[in-house]
Amino acid sequence: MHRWLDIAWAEERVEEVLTLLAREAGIPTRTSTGREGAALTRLPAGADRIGLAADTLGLEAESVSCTYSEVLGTLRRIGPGLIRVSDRESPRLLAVIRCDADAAVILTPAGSRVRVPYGPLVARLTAPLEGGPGKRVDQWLARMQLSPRRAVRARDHLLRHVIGGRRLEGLWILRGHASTSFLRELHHHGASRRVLFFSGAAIVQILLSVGGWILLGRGALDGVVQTGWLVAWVLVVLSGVGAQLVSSWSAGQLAIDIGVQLKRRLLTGALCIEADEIVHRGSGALLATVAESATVERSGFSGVVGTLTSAIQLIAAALVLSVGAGGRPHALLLVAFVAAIIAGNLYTARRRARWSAQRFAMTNDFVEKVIGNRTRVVQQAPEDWHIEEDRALESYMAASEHLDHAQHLLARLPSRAWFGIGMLGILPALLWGQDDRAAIAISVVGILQAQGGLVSLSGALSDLMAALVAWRGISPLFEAATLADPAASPAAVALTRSAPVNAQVPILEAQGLTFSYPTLGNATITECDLVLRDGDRILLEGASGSGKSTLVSLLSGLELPTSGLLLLRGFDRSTLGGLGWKRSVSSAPQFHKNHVFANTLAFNLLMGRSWPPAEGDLKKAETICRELGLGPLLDRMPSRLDQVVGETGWQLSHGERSRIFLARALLQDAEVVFLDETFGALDPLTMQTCMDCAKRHARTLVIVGHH
Ligand SMILES: Nc1ncnc2c1ncn2[C@@H]1O[C@H](COP(=O)(O)OP(=O)(O)OP(=O)(O)O)[C@@H](O)[C@H]1O
Repeated sequence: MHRWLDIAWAEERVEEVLTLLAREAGIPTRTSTGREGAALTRLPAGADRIGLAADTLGLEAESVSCTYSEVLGTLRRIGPGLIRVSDRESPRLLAVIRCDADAAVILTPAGSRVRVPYGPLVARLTAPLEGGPGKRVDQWLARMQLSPRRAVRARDHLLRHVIGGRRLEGLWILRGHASTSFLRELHHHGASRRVLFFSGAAIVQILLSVGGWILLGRGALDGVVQTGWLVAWVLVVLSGVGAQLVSSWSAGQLAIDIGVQLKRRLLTGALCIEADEIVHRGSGALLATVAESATVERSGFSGVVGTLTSAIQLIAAALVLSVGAGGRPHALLLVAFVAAIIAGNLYTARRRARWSAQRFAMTNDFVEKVIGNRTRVVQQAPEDWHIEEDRALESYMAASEHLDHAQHLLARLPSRAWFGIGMLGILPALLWGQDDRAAIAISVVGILQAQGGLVSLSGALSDLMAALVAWRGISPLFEAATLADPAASPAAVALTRSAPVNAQVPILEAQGLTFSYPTLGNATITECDLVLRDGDRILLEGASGSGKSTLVSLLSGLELPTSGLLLLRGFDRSTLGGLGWKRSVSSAPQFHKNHVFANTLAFNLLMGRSWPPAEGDLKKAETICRELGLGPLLDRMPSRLDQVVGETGWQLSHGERSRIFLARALLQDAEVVFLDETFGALDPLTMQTCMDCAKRHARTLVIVGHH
């Protein structure tokens, strides 16, 4: 048995471990500067050292947690990744290269690889969770005098029952950053291997199918059916079934891999879209985009796989035809049919694009109307509610019918026409040619193969075109992922997070800050100079529309200044990275720009912190809620912090919502907190309570109010 301390890495060496693991897994990294590396060793306790080290290297270390019952399943999907094995005093990390069926392969600090079976690894990780119940179960089992095997099973079952819900933290899955090349990421996940596997199996399947037809055809044309030939034919057909199973299985695996990577990329892209752009495009259009992503995933994959398979099938058929009775002209005829099918699909793709655009517009319109339904009910006569919708629907139905008709023709006509015309191609050989039955048999096999190929090509191309049209809709989301900002400098983040409280040192400093909205002619903020120091309590007042919220957006890192200098503890935004900046500055945007998500109250309060939440975070959330006067609300909610709130959940009043927004901002543990007209909906007494709470919990506080 290995000694854990010998095979685990000191946490200070996290950057080295991540680099080696990434190299083992073939994930590209960027080189960090010496300053960044040194800063990682100086991070304050509690800092997300692993996340920051991963950021530095351009990697993503996803922190995962699981319940006691899920430990084994979670471990199996860690590789490459990290597991924290020691207690908090001397944290150590196991560097997992990969997880095999029975053991995890670990990279040791000595550079060797060792296999650690899951049994001891799970026992080591779950030991801190077992505590008292674990000891009691052990004592009870000792009295039962069971055989060792049964005792292990009984222990496992009992503990799952008693402490199955306790959570284990300290596991990380390592992967390339979402902004890295999509194809490279797919290759890293073994997609190229699966493509080769799938294509190989498809080729074997087609060869076996051609072989089977030739065996059968020869026998039939010779008029002699020998048992040997029949047995050979049965064997060939059975092998073909095997090859088809292998090719379908690898295609299925490939579909899962691509789907996972695509969703991950789109999700990253969705989170990278600027808030203003979402407003500009409309939430309905974004909803339509999300719906369109399902078409890309479903049709894109079947389209590519189908096109590949039918291409292989058609090439094989063309080769067979060229050696058959019709010769090369017969093969050329097939090429002409393929060209006609491609042209037909390109033509329908244009119709599909128009049809798709109509659906996008309708979804956008529909969502806007759902959002504004209350206004419509009050302001519009009932008979006018659906006039425009009916018109749009009628036009959409007409476009759908045209598209369906074109697709139906494309799917049926070419393959049927091919069969007729293809058979005519061997007519001369049958009527006047030499009596070469084998050549005729080969041609018949080729015609049947080609017909199958043309049917699947029509279907596959139709899927492919559907996916391409849908792709045009979702590509902005896909591309937005490249804007993900992995480059927070840990040196800077470490310094901003660990700086001692010093009223002389500016936290935020702006010089000549200027900002213009692209849609407005004049600058909203012009040549603004500002210094915020530790412990400042500032009230920012101004007339409506004077630019207070815009200034807060700039200072809290939501907008980038058009010109001027903005520093957080001496670092600019590009050094700290967007995430690094937001770790230090939190804000509660104005009520109409803030949101209660349809999720639990805990989720709404602890957004921006690690999730699922740690026990301490939940306690702090409850304390702040009670300090803000939300205690009675919490007590009324049957599930307390786990109560689902939002549009479809527990309904909150205006004042309760604004206090949740305030609690959310205070719970970010940021150095500076901006509150933008947060107290507007509160009565004077509650407002005083909330103000006192904000002053207690925010190191530096800026409150925006009206004159
Ligand atoms: N996303 C945006 N795109 C374009 N213009 C904007 C945007 N947000 C605000 N503006 C414009 O910028 C100006 C300043 O707006 P801002 O919301 O910063 O003012 P404010 O002082 O916070 O106003 P109020 O006190 O009424 O909330 C306004 O004229 C507004 O129309």
